[in-house]
Amino acid sequence: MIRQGIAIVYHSGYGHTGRQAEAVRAGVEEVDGAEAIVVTVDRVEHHWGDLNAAQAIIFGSPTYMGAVSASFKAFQEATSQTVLARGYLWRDKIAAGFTTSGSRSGDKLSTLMQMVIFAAQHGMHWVGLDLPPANCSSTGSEEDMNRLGFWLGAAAQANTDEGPETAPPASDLATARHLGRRVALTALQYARGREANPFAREFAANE
Ligand SMILES: Cc1cc2nc3c(=O)[nH]c(=O)nc-3n(C[C@H](O)[C@H](O)[C@H](O)COP(=O)(O)O)c2cc1C
Repeated sequence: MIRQGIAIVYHSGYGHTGRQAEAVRAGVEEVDGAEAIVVTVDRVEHHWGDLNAAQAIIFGSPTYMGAVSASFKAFQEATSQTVLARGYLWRDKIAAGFTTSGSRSGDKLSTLMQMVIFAAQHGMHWVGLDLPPANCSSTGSEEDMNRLGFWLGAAAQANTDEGPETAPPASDLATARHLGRRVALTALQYARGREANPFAREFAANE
């Protein structure tokens, strides 16, 4: 069986995005043949090899001032030297992302878009969220998965007066779990396609 490493690399200042990262990990681990590797950006210097070896990398950051956090941005900038300059090492990996903020919108879309551009700069393939519209009708509720209505990635909202033991709520964690499972399934599908496709093998041999 092909085993696929799915790396989750994230920053969390106060633990809320960390809860989301754990939910993403749980979703990855639901898929036979997928293994999750969770790395925080402050320890990334010990894990470049794990990220380079992964089939997929899922990025996570809180939304601070309508953008990724400074710590996450420092990680992004470090990849210019450690990944791009060493031979475009993340080209053709699967990518996805998640973010938490205090407000329901909180300008999280900006954070996810920064991650999409970052993935594109690395030649990665972005995977969004395949959940239908939720919490947008008289029968919808805050308990719905994707209650915040994002599709570029998994979004969560954490009340600013609650710690990570109670925020974000279960619906947002279920959304994050769904993303982890989806990325793991996509990575497996991609790996099997590459195995089966002689042109893909030829392409890999020429890299
Ligand atoms: C410096 C700073 C900037 C923030 N900016 C935003 C923001 O732009 N939008 C928002 O909704 N919440 C904002 N927040 C709230 C955080 O997104 C929220 O507390 C989140 O849960 C923090 O995640 P963490 O615990 O993983 O760090 C900000 C918090 C901080 C500390």
